[in-house]
Parts: sequence; structure tokens; C-alpha cells
Amino acid sequence: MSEILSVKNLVLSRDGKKILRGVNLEVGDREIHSIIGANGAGKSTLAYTLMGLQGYEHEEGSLIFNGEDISKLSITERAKKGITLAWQEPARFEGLKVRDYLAIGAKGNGGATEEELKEALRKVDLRPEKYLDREVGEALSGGERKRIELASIITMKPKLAILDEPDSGIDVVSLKEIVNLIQTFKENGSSVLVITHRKEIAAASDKASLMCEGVILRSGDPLEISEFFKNRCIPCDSRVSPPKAA
Ligand SMILES: Nc1ncnc2c1ncn2[C@@H]1O[C@H](COP(=O)(O)OP(=O)(O)OP(=O)(O)O)[C@@H](O)[C@H]1O
Repeated sequence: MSEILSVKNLVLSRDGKKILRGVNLEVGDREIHSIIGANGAGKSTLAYTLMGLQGYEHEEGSLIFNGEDISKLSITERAKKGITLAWQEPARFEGLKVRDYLAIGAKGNGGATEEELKEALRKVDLRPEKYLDREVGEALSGGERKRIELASIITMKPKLAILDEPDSGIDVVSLKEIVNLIQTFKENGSSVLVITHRKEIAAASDKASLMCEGVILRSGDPLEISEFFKNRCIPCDSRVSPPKAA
């Protein structure tokens, strides 16, 4: 499997605190790759750094996406190259209708027909006739906005979808739905990097990486990584050094 993303020795500080301390990560083309790790390990920070958010410019290391160094590219330029990030707390876009939000996402991908927009909403279990003309703002619940954000990944078909805890804000019954959606993204040709605390999502991945204290401790088989996390990391109270990889 060729790599869509290759991260080498990525170092980043925020407000003088080193948070990413030399991250190495490879994500394959059309691979579903889970990142698991304790609270505060640096998972969201890694996601923001990959997306290129302001204030998340890395100090050291390299970031190669689809064979190209994207280190100096802005968030918009990275989005144009085919990277998208779905936030833990989905964004509000007051005044922007769901249909326009979905259509904007689809633009870089040749646009979407009305039927494709409707189909994307159905896939996230929202009735198109009820939602297409509503605003992606305060009037929608966090869960509804989350579903709409996931629907936008269907219409967008990005090369790399980064999902930061896609199950947050959606009830547990829907975990299976999320797993199905992640599979849909892959079938659409996307690679998926998913930050998750759920073993069901890790289990549905092709590969997993364990993050601890700002580094990737190990990468490999998702079940093996989940077990390592459960047995070695959850009992570990280290805040200064990761457990030695066995
Ligand atoms: N601006 C900042 N200044 C200082 N420390 C920060 C800043 N932003 C984040 N941190 C710290 O960086 C560490 C990593 O945070 P991050 O949100 O990336 O962790 P995470 O692995 O995503 O955690 P969670 O699973 O709880 O979402 C945390 O200890 C956090 O407190």
C-alpha cells in the first residue's frame, strides 16, 4: 500500500509547552488508520497540525502528503490538496444552509447533484426534506451538525479525512453507523485518520497507532494496539515518560 501521508519527527509547541515531541506516522492510501491514546496525549494537536490550523505550525520534522511537502501550506491550500478535518465539536455556520454547506464541500470534486446531496444526508440518517434548507447554526443540535459534517465528507470525497472523535456528540447506539460511514469514506477513495477512544472504531481500522506523551509509541494491528493500550497505558500514570514498548 503506498503512503498518502508521511509524518517524520514532527515537533510542535503551544505557549512554550512542547506537545508533539517527534511524531512519526505513515498513513496508507485508502487506509483506515486509528489513533488511540490517553487524554492529553496530543491527538487533537496532531490533527490540527496536519490540517495546518493557525498556531499549529511545527518547528521540526516533515509533513509529506501525496508525495508533496505541505509544511508551508495554509489550511485552505491543504484543503484544496484534499485534506479535511471533522472537528470534535462540529462548527456552526450561521446563515449557511445545509445544501450550500454540502455543495461547497463537493466543489473541489466536480460538484454534486441535488440527488447526491440528498443521498449524503440519508447516509447519515437525516431526512433531506427536513434538513436541506436549514442553517448549519444554532438551530441544529451538536449531533445534527456532526451528522451534517460527516455527510459533507461523503460529498467532498477528500483524499484524507481526519476525524477527531467522530462519535462524540452522537449517542452510543450510532457507533455502528459511524463505522459504516468510515467504510463508505474508504469506498469513496478516501484515506481516513480517525482519533478515537472506541475499540469498535479501532477494530474496524486497517491499522492503528498509539499516541503517548506527544509521540507515536507503536503502530500496527488495531487489536494488538488496543490491547496494549488497555493493558499498559490505562494503568500507567506516567506524565513524563511513555511505558517501554514491549
Ligand atoms: N495552548 C496550549 N498551551 C499549553 N498546553 C496546551 C495547549 N493546547 C493544548 N495543550 C496541552 O497539550 C496536551 C495535548 O492536548 P490534546 O488536546 O492534543 O490531547 P488529546 O490527546 O487530543 O486529548 P483528549 O483525548 O482529551 O482529546 C494537553 O496536555 C493539553 O493540555
